[in-house]
Amino acid sequence: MSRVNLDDFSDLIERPDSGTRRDAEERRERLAVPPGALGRLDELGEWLSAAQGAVPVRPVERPRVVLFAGDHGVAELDVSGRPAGGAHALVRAVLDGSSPVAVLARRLNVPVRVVDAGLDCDPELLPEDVVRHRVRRGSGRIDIEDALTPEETERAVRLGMAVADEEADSGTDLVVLGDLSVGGTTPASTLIAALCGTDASVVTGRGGAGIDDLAWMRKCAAVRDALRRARPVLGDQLELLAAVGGADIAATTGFLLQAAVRRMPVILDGVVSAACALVGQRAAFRAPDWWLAGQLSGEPAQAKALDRMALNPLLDQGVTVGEGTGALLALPLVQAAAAFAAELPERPDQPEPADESVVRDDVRGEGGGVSAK
Ligand SMILES: O=C(O)c1ccc[n+]([C@@H]2O[C@H](COP(=O)([O-])O)[C@@H](O)[C@H]2O)c1
Ligand SMILES: Cc1cc2nc[nH]c2cc1C
Repeated sequence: MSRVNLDDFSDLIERPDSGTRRDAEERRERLAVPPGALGRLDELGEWLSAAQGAVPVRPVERPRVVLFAGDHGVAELDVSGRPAGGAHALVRAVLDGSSPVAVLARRLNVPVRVVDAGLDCDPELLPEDVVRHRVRRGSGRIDIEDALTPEETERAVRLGMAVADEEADSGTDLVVLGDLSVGGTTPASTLIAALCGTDASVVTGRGGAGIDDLAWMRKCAAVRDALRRARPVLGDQLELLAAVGGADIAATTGFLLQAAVRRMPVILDGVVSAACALVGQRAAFRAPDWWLAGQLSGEPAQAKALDRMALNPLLDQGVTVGEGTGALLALPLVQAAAAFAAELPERPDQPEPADESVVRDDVRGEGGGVSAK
């Protein structure tokens, strides 16, 4: 099997179709609803149109939540607020329908797929179709060691690519992307700080379970130490993912890049998907054109990464629970934008057709309709 080189994605990823985008804009200009009256939903509909290469835009009918799951060795440092190695419990709650994303997905009638990239639990605890892709049991403690070996990194990226291909092949028309982990915000913050050239204290947030000040300081120190390990490999995205990423993070990055190759639009969730997207942008600068930022979560690193990619989040709800929840909250907006763009009627032609009897009836108020008698 040939080696994965993330830089190859640069040639494989095209921009969404600019001609289609112009056609969509022209169609919008012909609608009876005045320009600007639909706010940002106009550009959202036009973006989707360009991604689909279709005017009028097609409804989003087969969306799917895709979640990559993993445990992170840094959680041993007590930087998470959740027990190290405990991400399988989060996965269980998604599968049994009791987690936030599961509740919302049920309401919106969107299927959820969970892929174990690197959980640290006995595989027997979870269904075979979830665990069968696992690359390794937990990722390394990035403050002192690599998260993954080069081979594991490549396997994880390929796993993500394969999942993107499966989704595209099975007709998924939009992916709501998320992650499930314990400790994942530490490598995500490290990747973002490394790629944006900032300090640990600038990117480090309170994570998923809301850590106290002492835990925040431990997390800052872990990001600082991991950043030292990241800097020498900044020029090579695979080495960077191996040094300070993780199995779920490498898989998510592979997924995002291959989704862009397959022209499948993706809504990003919080800081972890933003970090993977930023790595993806380094490999292929056009890739972010295929992504939407669902929600501003409040993690400082996420805001920084989205800014770098010029992605403007649709919502600002401060949801930090992860697991794709913030992205899924934004799906109805995307669906609304698509419905407006496709279903609102065009203005009647201006000027009025030269049917003088109709005009005169209207003037006399005898043409039916609503004119005053
Ligand atoms: O959406 C976010 O920005 C976000 C912020 C903090 C935490 N999370 C979620 O919380 C989990 C990891 O948090 P932590 O504190 O263990 O690193 C993982 O499942 C993330 O998706 C998500
Ligand atoms: C307008 C717009 C531009 C984008 N660029 C990348 N993702 C995007 C999403 C939207 C909605």
